[in-house]
Amino acid sequence: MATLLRKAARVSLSGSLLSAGGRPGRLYALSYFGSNSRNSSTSSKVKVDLDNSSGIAVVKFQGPPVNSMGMDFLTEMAIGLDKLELDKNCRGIILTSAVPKVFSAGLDIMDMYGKTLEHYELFWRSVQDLWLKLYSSSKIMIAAINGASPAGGCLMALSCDYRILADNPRYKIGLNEAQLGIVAPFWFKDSMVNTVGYRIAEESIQFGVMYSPADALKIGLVDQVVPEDKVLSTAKEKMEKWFDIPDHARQISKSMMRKPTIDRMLANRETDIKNFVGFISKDSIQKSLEMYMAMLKMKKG
Ligand SMILES: CCCCC/C=C\C/C=C\C=C\CC(=O)SCCNC(=O)CCNC(=O)[C@H](O)C(C)(C)COP(=O)(O)OP(=O)(O)OC[C@H]1O[C@@H](n2cnc3c(N)ncnc32)[C@H](O)[C@@H]1OP(=O)(O)O
Repeated sequence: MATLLRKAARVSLSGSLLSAGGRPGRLYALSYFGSNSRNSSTSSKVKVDLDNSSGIAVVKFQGPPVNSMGMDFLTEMAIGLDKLELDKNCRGIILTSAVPKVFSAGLDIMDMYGKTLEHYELFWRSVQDLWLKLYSSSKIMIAAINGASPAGGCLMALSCDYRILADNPRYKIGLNEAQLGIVAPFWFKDSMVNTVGYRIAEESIQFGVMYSPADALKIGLVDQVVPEDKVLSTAKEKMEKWFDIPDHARQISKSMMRKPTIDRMLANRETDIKNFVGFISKDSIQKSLEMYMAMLKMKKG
């Protein structure tokens, strides 16, 4: 019976939940995925390794020093996710980091500082695009969080179906935007509310709280805390459990849960870009970012 279910589960709905929702999908070349048992692709910031026999793809961030989400990272992630979304051999995706101690430092602050309005617009569209791909993926997404995960790093984890965090008190996670003098946009907030509930999100976002693994587990921001050397293996074990559920049933259930949040973002996408560009280009906000970057550098010296 289990084997039968697994076979049935292999018949997956094509495309992300976005295209399953009736929106036009986009087609991308599948150049690097052949019929070998393992397909790897490495670009400068992201490594994708799909094991065809298990159906698990590991997407590793490899942009030292802190895997910040700049234009290169956003573009490479978008291409990698599009390819995996279209690959029938892939049933689940694990996000993790190849950089010691950091999952992702979130959006690259240098992409939000001292740039043109056109740059801010393009950058924000790319950030939205990545979130849409992650949040609406038809695949099972597990975050194997093996380092610090502030702001955009936390958002990537929140977009997954399951979160495993390494048990190291230095690996804090949260939407800390308020601490930088910026504001978590509504879809960051929605992702947090959908995970931890309204009351906790309200406090968490206003204070920009960064949670220790123990506290993140307590509020449900992560689902499991495990020793650092077990993060990836636990993610793979967990994925096998998710694989027991037939894909079509899981995908439709996922879509049912996430569609209102995705639709809200799509309906407000252009306004959100306008708000971001207007907000980030203000002198006072630019000053806050400058001071924050200086503070990060001072902390080192
Ligand atoms: C009303 C309308 C509202 C509309 C919406 C408006 C606005 C929304 C706007 C934006 C939303 C943004 C979300 C984000 O993601 S903002 C990014 C937030 N990120 C952080 O705060 C993380 C900051 N970094 C850290 O805390 C630490 O670096 C970290 C714990 C990740 C790692 O610590 P470690 O000690 O290992 O490394 P460091 O020495 O601190 O850093 C090394 C190196 O990297 C630089 N750096 C760190 N983070 C970033 C970053 N996010 N972007 C760019 N660069 C970063 C750091 O300055 C060091 O550089 P250098 O000194 O070696 O040159």
